[in-house]
Amino acid sequence: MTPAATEAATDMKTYRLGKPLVVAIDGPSGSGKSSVSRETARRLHAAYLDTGAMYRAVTWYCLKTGVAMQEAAEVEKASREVDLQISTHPDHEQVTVSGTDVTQAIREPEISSAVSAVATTLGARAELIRRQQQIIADSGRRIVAEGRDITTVVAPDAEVRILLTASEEARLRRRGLQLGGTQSQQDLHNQVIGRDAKDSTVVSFHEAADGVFTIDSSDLDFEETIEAVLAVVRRAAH
Ligand SMILES: Nc1ncnc2c1ncn2[C@@H]1O[C@H](COP(=O)(O)OP(=O)(O)O)[C@@H](O)[C@H]1O
Ligand SMILES: Nc1ccn([C@H]2C[C@H](O)[C@@H](COP(=O)(O)OP(=O)(O)O)O2)c(=O)n1
Repeated sequence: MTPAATEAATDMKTYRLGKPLVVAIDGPSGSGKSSVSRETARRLHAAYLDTGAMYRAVTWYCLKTGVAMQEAAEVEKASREVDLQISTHPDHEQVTVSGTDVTQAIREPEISSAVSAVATTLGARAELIRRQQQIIADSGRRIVAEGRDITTVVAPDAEVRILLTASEEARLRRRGLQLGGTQSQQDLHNQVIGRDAKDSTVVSFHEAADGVFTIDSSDLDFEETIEAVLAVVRRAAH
């Protein structure tokens, strides 16, 4: 950790512990939300919520139980009945559905291709937003939560609100590397740019809402991005 990042983390530990600190981070696919939010949570001694994993878990459940994904009422019903648990410890990534560990399964391309059907079903969104708000409350409001609508809908009252962006080229490159170079350019494009296009019909995550701080990570490495986030947190804490 660089001296600046250490300083920010120490600030947070010493005089902000016990006070509410919700850090809301939104952004498009591949911008670095999950990895940056998880590491930020570690450094702030905060919980971490990956809301995208919840949309993925509902998708897994729909595919597993044969829900007709084009039927909004069925998808909404599934989102209400699913027994979904998600770890909020930044060092323990675990998602279960009815006790089955789906942590890896929800990252499969089959889920990435189908997840927009859940994300664009407004009734399912309402149910997942309700659950996310409960998880944030249960954390004692010391949490880094990331997704597409956290700064605007799930936690518009968060102490820190950030839109994490990156150029299309950077996002495609990062996702390609993350998937080990196994995907064709066309598949990558569909998974990153195509999915964002579908999702942005119901939620806006390309432009920062009023009061939301934009961090463009296109030319920042991972550590520099964490430092940029911690700098915003530190400013908000003073
Ligand atoms: N600033 C950055 N510079 C380089 N690589 C990054 C940066 N931020 C994230 N990454 C990498 O990009 C990939 C995608 O990040 P991820 O957190 O999964 O994005 P998102 O959750 O927004 O889809 C990961 O392999 C991550 O380590
Ligand atoms: N708060 C959220 C979080 C995710 N979603 C949607 C958008 C995505 O298509 C899926 C999966 O999100 P996820 O963050 O895992 O997506 P990435 O693969 O990291 O780009 O869920 C959403 O609509 N609202």
